[in-house]
Amino acid sequence: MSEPVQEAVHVMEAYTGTEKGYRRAHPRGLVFHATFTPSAEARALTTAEHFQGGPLHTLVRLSNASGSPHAPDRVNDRVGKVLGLAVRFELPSGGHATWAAANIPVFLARTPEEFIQLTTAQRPEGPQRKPKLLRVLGHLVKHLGAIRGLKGVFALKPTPSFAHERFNGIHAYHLRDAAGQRRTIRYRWTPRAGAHPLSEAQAASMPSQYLLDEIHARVARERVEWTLQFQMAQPGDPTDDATRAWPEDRPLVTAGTLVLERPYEDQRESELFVFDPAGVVPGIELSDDPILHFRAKVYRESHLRRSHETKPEPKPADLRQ
Ligand code: HEM
Repeated sequence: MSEPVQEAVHVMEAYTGTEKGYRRAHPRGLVFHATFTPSAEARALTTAEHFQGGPLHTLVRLSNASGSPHAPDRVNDRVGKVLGLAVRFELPSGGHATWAAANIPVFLARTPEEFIQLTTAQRPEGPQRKPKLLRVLGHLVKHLGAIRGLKGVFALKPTPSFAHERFNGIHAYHLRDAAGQRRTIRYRWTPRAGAHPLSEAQAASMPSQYLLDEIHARVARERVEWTLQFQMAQPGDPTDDATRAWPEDRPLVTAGTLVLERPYEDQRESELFVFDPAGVVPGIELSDDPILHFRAKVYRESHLRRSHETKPEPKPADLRQ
């Protein structure tokens, strides 16, 4: 088998409809200037620079996870799409810290190998360009984590807006406080506007792609905000398995607020940013989750490839000021 990083990007390119010059996942998105304000509770838990002071300039990219930039914003009128919220905290000392979260509760593979196998099993075939059901089922019976992950994906409802979605970091991270004490968390961005899924009839009335236009218009008209919450682990909660949620009774600490301010001036330039989920700074440490470590390498490879390719001229919807 070739190096898993190359192989993962290869199967994504081959089977998920990716296009030259675009991200190999989450290709359609919009970047905003935003403000992150950490809470006092978060400052007590971590020495990380972006949790120490007042409001911090942050960049946020909202995206549709589908491999193709032309994919619709819902699977059908009853099922929504996997969406992403990625952040880049601009650190006062220079440089930045990055995270990337999605609106699914758990991931669908525990290891890089499982991800490659599942993506390969889902490859579209035949005149209808559909995956072979038996092949996917064959993978699922051997990988219960994939069943948990897919359940979360199919439970997604079409949404009227990114502003109504909760985005989960999914992986475990360790926070280090000033006394050197370590606590394990998972983070989530909870929408201030709450969840408001579209009814089937409402979804049917929406165009195929609408979410980027909607959030662009909403930010011009009202405050769009998420609360950052840390879910605190208890002994025994898995840190190396992104397919397993922690029990919902774990305490949630309010760690800050994120407010979208305005679209980034140059969306073409922002297309070159990488939002690495492992882009942490001292005060935050990576857990032993193999998918977290793998993502860092895959995102670099995707960036390397897309930044050396010519992207087709963007449509107006892809390139707003
Ligand atoms: C084996 C696991 C995974 C692989 C191979 C993978 C692969 C990728 C790739 C290739 C990109 C494009 C990177 C770029 O060109 O900059 C991407 C973007 C993204 N992924 Fe993943 N991903 C994985 C797991 C996850 C998980 C678990 C989450 C959610 C917690 C997630 C959320 C995102 C988001 C939000 C983006 C868009 C980042 C941006 O806006 O630039 N991914 N992923």
